[in-house]
Amino acid sequence: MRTSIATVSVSGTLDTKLQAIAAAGFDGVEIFENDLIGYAGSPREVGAMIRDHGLVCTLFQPFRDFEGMPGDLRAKTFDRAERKFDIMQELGTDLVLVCSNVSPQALGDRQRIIDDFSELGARAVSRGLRVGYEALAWGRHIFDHRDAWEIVRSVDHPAIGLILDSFHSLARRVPIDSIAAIDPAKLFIVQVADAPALDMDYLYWSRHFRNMPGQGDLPIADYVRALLDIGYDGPLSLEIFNDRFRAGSSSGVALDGYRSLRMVEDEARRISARPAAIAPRVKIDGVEFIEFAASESEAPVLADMLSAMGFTLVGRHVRKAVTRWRQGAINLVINCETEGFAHSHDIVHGASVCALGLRVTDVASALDRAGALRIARFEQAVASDEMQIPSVRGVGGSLIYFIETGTQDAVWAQEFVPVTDAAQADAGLDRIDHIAQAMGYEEFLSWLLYYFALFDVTKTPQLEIADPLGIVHSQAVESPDRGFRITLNGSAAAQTLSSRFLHHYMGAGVQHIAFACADIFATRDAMVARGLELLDIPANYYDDLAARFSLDPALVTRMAASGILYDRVGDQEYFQFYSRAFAKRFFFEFVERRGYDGYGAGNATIRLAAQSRFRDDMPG
Ligand SMILES: O=C(O)c1ccc(O)c(O)c1
Ligand SMILES: [Mg+2]
Repeated sequence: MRTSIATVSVSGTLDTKLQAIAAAGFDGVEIFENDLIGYAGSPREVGAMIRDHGLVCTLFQPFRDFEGMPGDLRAKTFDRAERKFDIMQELGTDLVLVCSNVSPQALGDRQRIIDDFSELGARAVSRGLRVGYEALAWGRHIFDHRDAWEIVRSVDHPAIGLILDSFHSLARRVPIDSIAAIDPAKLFIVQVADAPALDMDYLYWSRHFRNMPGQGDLPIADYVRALLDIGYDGPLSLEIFNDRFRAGSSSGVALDGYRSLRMVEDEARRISARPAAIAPRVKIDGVEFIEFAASESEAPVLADMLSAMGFTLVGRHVRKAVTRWRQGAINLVINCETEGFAHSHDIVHGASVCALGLRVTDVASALDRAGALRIARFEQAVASDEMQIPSVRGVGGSLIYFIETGTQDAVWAQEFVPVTDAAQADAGLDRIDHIAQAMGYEEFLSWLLYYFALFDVTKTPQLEIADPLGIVHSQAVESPDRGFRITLNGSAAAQTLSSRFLHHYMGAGVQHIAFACADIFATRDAMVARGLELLDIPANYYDDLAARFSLDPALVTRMAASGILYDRVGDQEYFQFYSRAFAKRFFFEFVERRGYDGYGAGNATIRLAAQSRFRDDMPG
């Protein structure tokens, strides 16, 4: 399907918007009237600029409060329409959007509305123009696309058609199957927008919280499926009003928009058993390794911390200053090279996670999908006998490596010389449970889309977690078997842990890694015995815990003595404890799941309060 986007969806002035939209790969652009009015160039110049960028102007919008105006307001409304038609001709577009009237003066009389559109159709056709009618969810009389379609059908004029907007339809829960009744020849354009499920006034919800398909909770793919089913072949045009996007990067938001359209069209084709548009979502079989970049001075400190956590040095890279640490099914890599990607990462951030290695079923297909979604590949020079493990860019410029499932042992064997001495007893860690990333509030939805569009994952609902100094938004993406779980964390408040991380770390990245074990008390004791420093949890927490869950007092006492946190849903239990942070940059979490599928969100507030004691400007 052809792609289009409304100028209101991205930040900047009209010229920078057009540039970002063209660079992202869109075929067309809707000119939002305010962007034109505020621009210091004539509509003719804007039209030329659009075409110079290789774009088509798909729509001029909106024309408000048109139909059903009483008395002499009616004549004025038609005069206004003629002025819009002048602008359209200068811009070089033949389509204008009339959104349903919200004026308290508007008459709801059907025949009047039909007559108004018949006259507008006659005026438009004489100038070679077309008019599309959109039902706003908060329209005074017309707020359901089925009613707008009935009016368009009754007007029965070649210059009068319908415009659908997924937000208005889906916010009001208008059944998607109602699209089947629409004649595709009279569906002039379709606008798409997703949104989080919020119980909110339609207008406020629409103007501030819309987001890209895949970032919200509306069934956009099924909506697009219904469009394919009626044979609609016009553009899919994003129209996103979102406070964060207005504050974000125009090129980043435009690229996300393009990505979201590619993803949603593909998904719609799959659910309707049509040939796929792009390679399928990447199935993740697990996290094969996590790689840390570290300088020569920080690497031994990190190695000591891993040792205290029960990891053993099991391999050294055949020629590089890279070591492999192992425990259970977990592989950690410390990269101390003094050139190349990891080194650059270390220079910017200090010792921290620079890459994730994921086992996937089909690497070629994964790279195809990443390419179709315009996710950047990464390659660096390797020696002639060294493997080039394919990778793409991820959060904060980090990398995601793809390793074909089944080849991982061969990769380790080829790249690493085993270290066999000095194996210590482990601390009972089995596997990576989840990886938490911190990111700017404005980029949160971008990374959510990145994971959701590229991988076979589902999203959990977004949570708001109270840090002592502000709210942190948190949401997880999870593979079906939970072998891959990432939590995304972003905060608009400057002093939350999440925001301090960004500032201190110079960008987005891995803030903590959680490892799973089968006996949390044994694991905790083993780590403490080896000198791992843990985060202290206040006694008040345990008093409250005992009251909330009516737990065995002996268990509560034991948890309190160990700094272990607890959560329960039904009879599913979760135990967790935390390390102190490494160089205030990242920390580790250790969890035992007894059937529990969440992240102990209620405990995050306690953890953030405990960690805030170690803020730079706080004593201790
Ligand atoms: O919020 C609005 O007014 C508005 C205007 C034009 C549209 O296409 C729309 O969906 C909403
Ligand atoms: Mg709209």
